[in-house]
Formats: sequence, structure tokens, C-alpha cells
Amino acid sequence: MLPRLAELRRLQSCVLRHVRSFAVFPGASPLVEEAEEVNGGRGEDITDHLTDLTTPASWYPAARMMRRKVVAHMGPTNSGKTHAALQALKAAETGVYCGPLRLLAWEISEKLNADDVSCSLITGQERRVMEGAKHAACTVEMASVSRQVDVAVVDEIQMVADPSRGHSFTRAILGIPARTLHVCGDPAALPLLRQLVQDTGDTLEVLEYERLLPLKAEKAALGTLEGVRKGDCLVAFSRREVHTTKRALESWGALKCCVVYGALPAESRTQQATLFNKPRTGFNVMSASDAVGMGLNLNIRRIVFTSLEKFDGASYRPLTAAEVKQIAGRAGRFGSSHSSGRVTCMHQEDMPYLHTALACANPELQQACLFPSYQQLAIFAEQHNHLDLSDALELFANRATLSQHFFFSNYEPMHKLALMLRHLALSLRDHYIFSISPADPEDPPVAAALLSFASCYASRGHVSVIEAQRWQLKPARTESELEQLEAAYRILDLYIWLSFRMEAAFTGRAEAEKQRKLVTALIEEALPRLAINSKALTARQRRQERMELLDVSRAIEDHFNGSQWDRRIQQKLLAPVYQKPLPTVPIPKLLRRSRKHLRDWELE
Ligand SMILES: Nc1ncnc2c1ncn2[C@@H]1O[C@H](COP(=O)(O)OP(=O)(O)OP(=O)(O)O)[C@@H](O)[C@H]1O
Ligand SMILES: [Mg+2]
Repeated sequence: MLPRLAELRRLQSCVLRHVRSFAVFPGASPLVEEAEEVNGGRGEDITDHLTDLTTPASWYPAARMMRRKVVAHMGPTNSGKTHAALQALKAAETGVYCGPLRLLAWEISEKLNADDVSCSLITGQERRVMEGAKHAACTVEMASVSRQVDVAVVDEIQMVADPSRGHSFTRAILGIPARTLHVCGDPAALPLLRQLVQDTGDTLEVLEYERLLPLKAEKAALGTLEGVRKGDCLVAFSRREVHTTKRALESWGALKCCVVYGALPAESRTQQATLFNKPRTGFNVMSASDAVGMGLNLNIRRIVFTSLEKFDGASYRPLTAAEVKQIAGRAGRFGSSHSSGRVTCMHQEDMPYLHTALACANPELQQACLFPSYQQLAIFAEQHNHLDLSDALELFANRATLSQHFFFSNYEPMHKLALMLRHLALSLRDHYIFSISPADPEDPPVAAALLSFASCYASRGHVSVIEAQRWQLKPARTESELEQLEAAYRILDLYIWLSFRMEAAFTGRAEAEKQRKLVTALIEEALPRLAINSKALTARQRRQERMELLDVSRAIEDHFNGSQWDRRIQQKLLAPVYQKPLPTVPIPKLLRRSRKHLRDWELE
């Protein structure tokens, strides 16, 4: 047999082996499966060009077999874009909605089911498959690129330029095989969208929208909290400030304050939004982080920025104009009880920047984010003497060639997790799944949980939610106990996410979902009751807390660098939260007790 042919045969079997290793995830609805698409259509020269990412449109054979009609709904926030796209989705025989947040996917699946369009919900952590449903609402990462539908909606497409998650939007826009693909987003994304549609050979129709209700920037800043009125949403950029603002507002007794922030479970954010939106609940103002910027339909009269700076993981930076507008645009939603939206700041010195940001158009997006599929990485690793995932990722990123309209995704978080796990006996596929999981390497308890899940899995091939993590589920009396509950939620969420991808090993999903529900109830029970006041911590306690966090992050850092855990620090990290025995109180009783708290201030 010709050597070339032998080489090809070997490669072909290698591709098939990797494709098969990524079976469609059990429980996914027929419309949705995740990232196991075949990197098809490139046949014999796959090794030479494996890191050639210059033609991503050719990665999606199912979409290329049809001439799709792309409809772009372009406009500012609150201009009816999603609403219009949903009308087409509801009228279609089959369809899928892809959004950036679980909250949005939830909201849309609720909306469609309420309108008698049976719609499944598929996110990384939820599978609510409705019997016979021909519609699904999913997070964009879960979009299928091999199942054909009549209509697909990809919402918030300006996120195609997001350095970490943008590649999922690029994959959805290039690869969903929909007869009609509706995309909604900011007009700044239009020139780049035109380029993507030109690459795919589809047709493009552009619909432009105006804000449905005016958004007015006030002239003067609020100055102090005394100026806060019902319907206001105060926006801060740290969990601590959100709670401190809540505490300060409630200290007068006139206002009851809901909270929304990223670390809060999605269910609790919805519950807080409902408390805020419904009349006569008594909760008439909101203290929120930028998590309020997308996904929740809120009855906000005015947005008050307590700051126009945020910490982006490395340093403090001013909000971009797009971020200011995304958040300000939440005021005065069409259909809410307000005839317009208003926006201001707490401090007068921020007002000029606010006015400038609101007045300027968002800079046009130049490039879409791109990341290789699992198959490409797996074959590349195999072709290079079976490199482990972290090395393969680095080498691939260094060698990748892209066209001028794309940039390589920020793979740092995934690389850190891959490094942390590289000493474990994991197959490439399992190492990849653990490394793309929604564990934030900068989130010590969750990173520690991932490490223990993966260690359990590598040594025993099985991970029960009770075995791998032990935490105390009890009503939170202090802010740090509330933070522990929020961490427990994220760890349960991570376990459930893994259980959908490694079902035979993570067998405690039902138990984890029950505990996640309990933790959510305990968090929601604590929020209105907890007197959180960062000043309550003495300077010594605050210093101690900061030292602990420093110790912990140093331990995690050591781990990333492959050195041994510092046993003392590991005990410090794991002992306070995870290694105490579960409460003797049986869970249902604890849940009833929490429910009793819930009833005390439940909605009328
Ligand atoms: N034609 C309409 N009839 C009734 N309600 C509408 C209509 N258009 C929009 N709405 C409602 O107005 C609100 C804002 O609309 P929508 O969410 O579609 O705006 P958007 O442009 O997608 O906003 P964002 O950019 O913030 O996502 C929603 O509650 C939506 O249901
Ligand atoms: Mg929208």
C-alpha cells in the first residue's frame, strides 16, 4: 500500500476514534448537543493544516449544505430585537434559541411554553426535555451544529468578540444548520457579521430597531443615598459593595432592597427579580452588579451607577461605553410600569464620563473569537507524541494561523485547569472535559472541588457528590457563611455539569440537584434577613480574611505550577467548608425549616 495512503488510513481511524469518543451527551434534546461536531470536509491533508484556522466556515458541513437566510435584528438595548426574533421562532415548525446566559434560556423557554409552543431547556447544568418538543432554548455553548432546524435565534451576537466565550458565538453563527438564522445584537457587530455571512455564502437581511422607550441621562448625580427612590437600581461592581449598599439602604427602614450579582444562583436572581418586579412585595429598590446587564426583564425606573470602574481580574478599569449602555439600557423596559428610563451616578465627578459614554456609538467589532474543536486538539496532540492537553493547547495556540477577521480565544482559564490536573491519570478526552468545565481557576473553593472530583475520578472512576465534597448546609448567619453557601452552589453546579458529560462516573446528579435546591432556598432565606455590613468585620478580622485568601490563592498557584499542595493550607481551604459532617438534621426537615423562613416574606 502506498505510504501516503497508509498514513491517510491511520489518520482517518484516529479522527474516527476521537469523534466516537465524544458521543452525543445523554439527555440532550435532539436539537442540541455540544461541541462534538466532526471537523469534517478536510480529508487527506488534515495533519499539515490542523492548526490552519483560516477557513472556519468549512468546519460545519451541515450548515454549508444549505443556503441559509440570515436575518440580523440590530439596535440598542430595549428595542424589541429579541421579541421580533421570537415571533419567527414560535411560528416555525422546529427551532432553537441560543442565548449567552442560563437566565435568558430559562426566560425564553418559559415564554415559549407559556405561548403553547412546547420548548425544552438545555444548558450545561439543566436538561428539561419536553416530550415531543420541536423547539429548544439553550445556552450558546450547547447549540447543535449538526441537527437541521427551520429557525434558529442567536441572541446578543456582539459577544462574538468576547475574548473567552466569543468562540461559541462564532461557532453558532457559522455552524447552526437553520433554514433561517435570526441574530440579535448591537449594530457595532454588523460589519463583522457581513464578513461571516460572506464567508458562509448565505444571504443577509438587516432589520434596524430604535429604543422603544426613551432613556434620559440626568444632569445631576444623586450625591447621597437619600436621593434613592422606588424603582431605582443601584449598580456596583463587587459582591461586597452590592451587599453594603443593600444594608445602607435598608438601615432607614423605608426601602426594602433586592440584590442581583454574578455569584448568586441563577434561580435566586430570578426570584429577586420577581420580588422587585411584583407590586406590593415591599421590595422596591435593587442593589445589583453588572450581572443585571443582560437576561433579566426588570421593572427598573432609574439606573444609578455607584461607580463607573470595575475590577477585571487584573486591575481596575473604566467601564467601556458598550458596558455603560448595556447596563443603563435596563431602565425603562417596554411593557414595564415606567414610561421612560433614566440613568445617573452617585458621584458628580462621574457624570461627564456617563454622558460621553451614552452619547458615543460603540466601536465596530473587527474580529470574531475562534477556538479549535476537541477533535482538532486531540489529533494535534496525538500527532505530536501524545502531548498532554496543557502542552498541546499551548503549542496549538502558538502555531495556529487565522485570517484577519478572527482572533484566537483567551485559553488561559482552560490552560490553568489543564495544568492543575495534568498529574492525574486521565485520558485526553476526560482531561479536556474537566478543563472546559465552568470551574473558575480564580475561585479557590471551586478549583479545589474540581481537583478533588478529578482525583476521585482518576483513582476510582466514580465520584459521588457526598464522597467528594462535604459542606455544612445550614442557614447563613454571617456574610462569610452566605459566601460559603454560594460556593457550595457553584460546586454542586459543577458536579451536575460533569454528570451530564460523564454520567457513568458522576452518579449523584439527583442528590446534587436536591442539594442545589436546598442551598438556593438557604441563600434566598438569608438575603432579606442577613444584616450584612462589611464594617462589622474588625480591621483584624478583615486582615485575617485577606491573609487566608492570599494563602489559599498561593496554594492554588503552587498547584498550578505542579508543586505539592501545602498540606496546612489545603486543610485550611477544605476544612472550614467541606469536611465537616453533613448536618444531622435530615435534608427534607432543613428544607421545610428554610421554607418556613421563605413563607415569612413570600410574595403575597
Ligand atoms: N412588539 C412588542 N409587543 C409587545 N412587547 C414587546 C414588543 N417588542 C418588545 N416588547 C417587550 O419589550 C421588552 C424589550 O424587548 P426585547 O427584549 O425584545 O428588546 P431587546 O432589543 O432584545 O433588548 P436587549 O438588547 O436589552 O436584549 C421585552 O419585555 C419585550 O417582551
Ligand atoms: Mg434582547
